[in-house]
Amino acid sequence: MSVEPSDDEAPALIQPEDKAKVAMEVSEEVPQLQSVNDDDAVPDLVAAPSDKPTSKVPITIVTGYLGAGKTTLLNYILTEQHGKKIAVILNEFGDSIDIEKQLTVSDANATDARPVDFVPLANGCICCSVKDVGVAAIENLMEQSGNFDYILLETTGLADPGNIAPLFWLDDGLGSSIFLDGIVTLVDAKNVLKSLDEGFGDEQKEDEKHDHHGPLLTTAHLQISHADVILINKADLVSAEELDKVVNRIRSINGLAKIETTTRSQVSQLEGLLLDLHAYDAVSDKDLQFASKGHSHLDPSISTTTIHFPAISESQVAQFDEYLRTILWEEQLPGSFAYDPFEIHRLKGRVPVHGGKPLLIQGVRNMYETTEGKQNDGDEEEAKLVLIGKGVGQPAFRESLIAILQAS
Ligand SMILES: Nc1nc2c(ncn2[C@@H]2O[C@H](COP(=O)(O)OP(=O)(O)OP(=O)(O)O)[C@@H](O)[C@H]2O)c(=O)[nH]1
Repeated sequence: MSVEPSDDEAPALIQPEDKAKVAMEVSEEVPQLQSVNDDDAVPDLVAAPSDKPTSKVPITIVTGYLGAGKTTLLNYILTEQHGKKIAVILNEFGDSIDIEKQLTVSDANATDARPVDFVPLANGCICCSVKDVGVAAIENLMEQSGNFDYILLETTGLADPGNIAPLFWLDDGLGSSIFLDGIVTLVDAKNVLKSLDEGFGDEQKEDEKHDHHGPLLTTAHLQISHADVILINKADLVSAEELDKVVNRIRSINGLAKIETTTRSQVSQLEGLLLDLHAYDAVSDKDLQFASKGHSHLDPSISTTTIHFPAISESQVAQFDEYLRTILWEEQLPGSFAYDPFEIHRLKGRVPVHGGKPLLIQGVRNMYETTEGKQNDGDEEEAKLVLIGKGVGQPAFRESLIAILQAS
């Protein structure tokens, strides 16, 4: 959606009607995070589940390139009867309110009548527009408007979700009442391949197609690589073969995300696909299985790779954590291995520890968190670390990991 943001005026979005009064206690566990900024102290290696705060409101970030169908999706969610009281926050810029008029329940008179930030919607949801996407700004708005079960944040078409996600993920330490539930990216089936190829199109000069880190990343790459769910929308505008090609290319970039093809953003389900994804909760083996199946060579700049290695011992946990810190915080591989520069956007892992509980790892850019999973009955033998990013397919990633583990 595009609307000129205004400090004292609500966007003319939607006709307020009878508000449903739905209250749902959200009880969620958000683990302690480790950040590159915490240089003073090396944080605890593993967050104890019992330390986790509860009663936080989940936030789903909805992203997608210009015209991919974000407004259409939000419109769909807001008019469905899902029994949740959702606050929709538009992080907008731009000079056109035209797109807002596409909202099926819009009311052109609402702006004049109500100089407030939020516009109440028919099914108990509210809508507002903010320039500042910071956690404080959102919490402030939430305080003004009462309690909500859920927040949907629609970013601008040009946003890099990798910059926004850590605001909500890292915010645990700031006493936030919000937690990141997932990132949903919409892509336009008709145009996405062109968007992905913009960084290295035929019309560009050779030196414009690369920086010193290799092929350029486009906004489309960033939005796909950070996604937990990818909706390939406008399926009606392409043939079955074209759609297959799009799915394969996207799967090769992000082997972890759930992918669904849609027309007019009509998703098969809201729960588990858009709402209550729990994408930053515990990592299950099933979550990682997908990643091993992609054709990771299809995109020249970003890929998903899975490092398989043997379960570790208790005494190797510290080395494993050092490996994570080195690749994520220093953007280097430990040891003396030859490799090209790399950039990690997303990381998930499950590492069984002999005689202990498996380590579950989640990472976004240079932030990561490690929690303990439930101990399996048998002794699990294989560990998996899935990386999404630029240059992550280099064999040195595994070699370096094995070397650091063996040194302990
Ligand atoms: N043919 C077709 N058109 C669609 C589909 N989904 C959305 N549209 C149309 O595509 C246009 C853009 O959709 P929006 O939902 O406004 O896209 P957006 O991502 O919010 O756009 P921005 O706010 O500009 O970034 C609108 O005219 C929609 O009606 C679809 O599945 N098929």
